Amino acid sequence: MGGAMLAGWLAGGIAPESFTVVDPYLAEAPAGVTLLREAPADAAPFDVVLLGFKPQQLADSAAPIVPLVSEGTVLLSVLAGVDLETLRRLFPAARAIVRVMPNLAAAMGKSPIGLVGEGDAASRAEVDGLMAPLGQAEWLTGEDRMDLVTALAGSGPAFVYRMIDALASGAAELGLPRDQADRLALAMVEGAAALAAASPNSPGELADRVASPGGTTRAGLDVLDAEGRIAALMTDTLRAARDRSAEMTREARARG
Ligand SMILES: NC(=O)C1=CN([C@@H]2O[C@H](COP(=O)(O)OP(=O)(O)OC[C@H]3O[C@@H](n4cnc5c(N)ncnc54)[C@H](OP(=O)(O)O)[C@@H]3O)[C@@H](O)[C@H]2O)C=CC1
Ligand SMILES: O=C(O)[C@@H]1CCC=N1
Repeated sequence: MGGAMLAGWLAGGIAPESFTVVDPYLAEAPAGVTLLREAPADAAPFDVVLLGFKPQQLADSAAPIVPLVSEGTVLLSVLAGVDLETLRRLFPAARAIVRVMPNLAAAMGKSPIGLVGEGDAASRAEVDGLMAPLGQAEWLTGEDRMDLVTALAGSGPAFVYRMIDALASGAAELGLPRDQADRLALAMVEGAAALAAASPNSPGELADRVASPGGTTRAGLDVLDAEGRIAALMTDTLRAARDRSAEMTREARARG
């Protein structure tokens, strides 16, 4: 995820020389970006620090980063299920701490981004500026919404990929060559999403506009909608992801 954000920032025109990546294993960083195997022991604090490792690595990985976070530092965290209280306990000096929930489309400047955090208006404006090249950022009204936004904005692409795959699998099952089904399903979803993004109509309205009375689409929609199937499936999917995020938050707190 950190690599996707870096790609988005570089594509947005931020100078590669302004980034330092700390990663013990990464083979190569983009040209101009400093790559370190471990956090520098003697470096001055950074203006912005982004935590991008796995939540389970927090306890081990935080210690060497602490000296790089001072009263002038904005700390950003994409770690799912690690709350502000836990981050503040680990990084007491930070000027502001903001949880950021993007997805991999940040690399293309197309990510939805949930934001929640502490900090003054200037810090928030700074974070808004940093997020601008990555996609559409929205501040949440409370941290209690972050678990659900993690499910929707963070995990969401996987759910959509599963649906694209299921559409192609279904078409293959019904007789199309699989490679052709894959191409058509992907092109269809790409066009449908672009159209919906540009349309004044909601996706719900657009679905009805595609459906000619008595036609093929209505026949298909009737299957999706029977007994609220698609709505229940999506709600259950998001609930499971949201609840796992809440569980991870409890686990992270317990680890300290
Ligand atoms: N994947 C996604 O779509 C999203 C992920 N997130 C969050 O992003 C974070 C990373 O997830 P994801 O990108 O999937 O995981 P990855 O394993 O792909 O990325 C983790 C990165 O951290 C590096 N790393 C491992 N150990 C350390 C360490 N001790 N110090 C510094 N860096 C280290 C890894 O190196 P290496 O790869 O070389 O092992 C890797 O580059 C998680 O906290 C997740 O919750 C949030 C939103 C969406
Ligand atoms: O699966 C995960 O836990 C991370 C958070 C959101 C997307 N990937």
